[in-house]
Amino acid sequence: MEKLVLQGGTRLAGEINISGAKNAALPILCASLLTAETLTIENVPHLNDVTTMMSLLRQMGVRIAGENKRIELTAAHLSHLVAPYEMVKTMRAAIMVLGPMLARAGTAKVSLPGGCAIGLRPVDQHIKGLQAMGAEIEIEHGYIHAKAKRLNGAHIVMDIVTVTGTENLMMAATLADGTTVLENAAREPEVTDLANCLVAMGARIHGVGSDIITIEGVEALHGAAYRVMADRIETGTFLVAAAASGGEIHLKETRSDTLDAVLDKLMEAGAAIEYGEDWIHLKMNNPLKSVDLRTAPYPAFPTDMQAQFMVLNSVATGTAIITETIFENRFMHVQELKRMNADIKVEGNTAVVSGVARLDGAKVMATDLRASASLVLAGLIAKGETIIDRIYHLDRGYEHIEDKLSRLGARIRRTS
Ligand SMILES: CC(=O)N[C@H]1[C@@H](OP(=O)(O)OP(=O)(O)OC[C@H]2O[C@@H](n3ccc(=O)[nH]c3=O)[C@H](O)[C@@H]2O)O[C@H](CO)[C@@H](O)[C@@H]1O
Ligand SMILES: C=C(OP(=O)(O)O)C(=O)O
Repeated sequence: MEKLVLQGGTRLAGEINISGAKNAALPILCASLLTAETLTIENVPHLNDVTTMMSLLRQMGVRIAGENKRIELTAAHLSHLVAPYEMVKTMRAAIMVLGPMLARAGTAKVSLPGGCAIGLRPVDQHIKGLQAMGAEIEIEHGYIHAKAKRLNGAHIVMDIVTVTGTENLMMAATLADGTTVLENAAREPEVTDLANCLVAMGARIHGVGSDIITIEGVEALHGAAYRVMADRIETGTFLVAAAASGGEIHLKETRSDTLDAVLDKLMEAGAAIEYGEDWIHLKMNNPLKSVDLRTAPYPAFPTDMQAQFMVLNSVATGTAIITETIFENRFMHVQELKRMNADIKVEGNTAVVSGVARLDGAKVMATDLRASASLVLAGLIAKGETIIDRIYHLDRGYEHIEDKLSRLGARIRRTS
C-alpha cells in the first residue's frame, strides 16, 4: 500500500494552480445522463473519484472521449441502469446517478451507500424528494429500486440541508412534468455550478444560490460545453498549509468569492490575504493565533476545512474551540494528531485545541479524505519524519498533491 513520507519544517513559498472542484465535477458528470447529446466538460480534475464516476457512467452506456481535463460524454443510449455496491461503497457521490437516470430512463437501481468514517450519511432526503415527484421506490437487498413513467413537479421542503440531495433532486426535476420547488436547498457553490451547467443544457432553474430553487421541467435537455469551477477546498487546504508553515503562497485559477468564511478565519489567525478575480495571495507576517470555528452549511464555515484548521490551531498561540455540526464522526484525525504531540480534547461534537510549541513527526494513518489532508499539513510543519499510511483517501480528492507541495518547497515523497 502506498504511503507518503514527509520531512517537516519547511516554510512553504511559491505559486501553484488550483484544480477543478471534485464536488462540482462529480454531479456535472452525472448530468450527462440527462441528455442524448454530448456534454463537454472542461477543467475536470484527475482524481480517483472522477475515474470511478467515469467507469460507472461508461458501464451504464455513456460514451466517454477526450483527454487531459476536457471530457466529452454522450449518453445517447443508456443500457445498464444500475450503480453497483462495489462502486457506491468507494464513492458515495455515485448516489447522484439516481435522479438523472430515473428522470431520463424511468427506472434506476442504485446501491444504498453504507455508513462511512465521518458519519452515517443516510440518503432519506434524496428518496423522499423523488417519491414526492411520483417515483415508486423500494429498498431491497441493499439497493434502491426506483421507477416512474415521468416524474412530476413537486413542492419539496427538505428536512435538512443536503448538498448531493439538492443536486440529485435538481437534476431529476429538470425533466419532470411541471414545476418543482426545493425549499431548504443547499447553497454551496458546487450546487450553483451544477445549476449553471444544467441551464447551459437548456434547463429552466431559478433561485440558484438561494435556499429556494425553482425548476420548471422541460421535455428534453441538449448538449453543452461547461467549465468546472475551481476547487475551494483544495484552495483552502493550500492556504492553511502556507499559513501554518509561516509561508507565502500565490494560488492561481481559483476564486476567493467561494471562500469568505475560510479567508476570514485565516486573517483572524494572522494571515495577510490579497485576492483578484482568479487568484489569492497569502502571506504570514504575524505569529499564528488560534481561531474558534463552527462548521455549518454554506456560506458558513465548511466541514471539509475543519480538519485542516485543527492542524493550524494545534501550533497556534492560544486555545481554540472547534464545533462540528454537519457530520457526527468527523474528528477521526484527532487521535492521529495527538500521536504527533497535538493537545486536543474532544467532547461530543466539540474539540478544544490548545496550541503547542511544535508537532513531532510520527507514523500515522489516514481515515478519510480531509483527515488525510490534515495529516499532510501536520507532517509539513512537524519536527522530523512523518509517514502517512492509507493515502488512497487523499487521492480521491487532491490532484497531484505531492507535486504541488514539492513545488512550494515541501519535502514529500510517495513510497509503496
Ligand atoms: C460529493 C460531495 O459533494 N460531497 C460533499 C457533500 O456531501 P453530502 O452531500 O453527502 O453531504 P450532505 O450535505 O448530504 O450531508 C449533510 C448532513 O445531512 C445528513 N443527511 C444527508 C442526506 C440525507 O438524505 N439525509 C441526511 O440525514 C448527512 O448525514 C449529514 O449529516 O456535502 C458535504 C457537506 O458540505 C461535504 O462534506 C462533502 O464533501
Ligand atoms: C466528504 C467528502 O467527500 P464525499 O462526500 O465524496 O465523501 C469531502 O470531499 O471532504
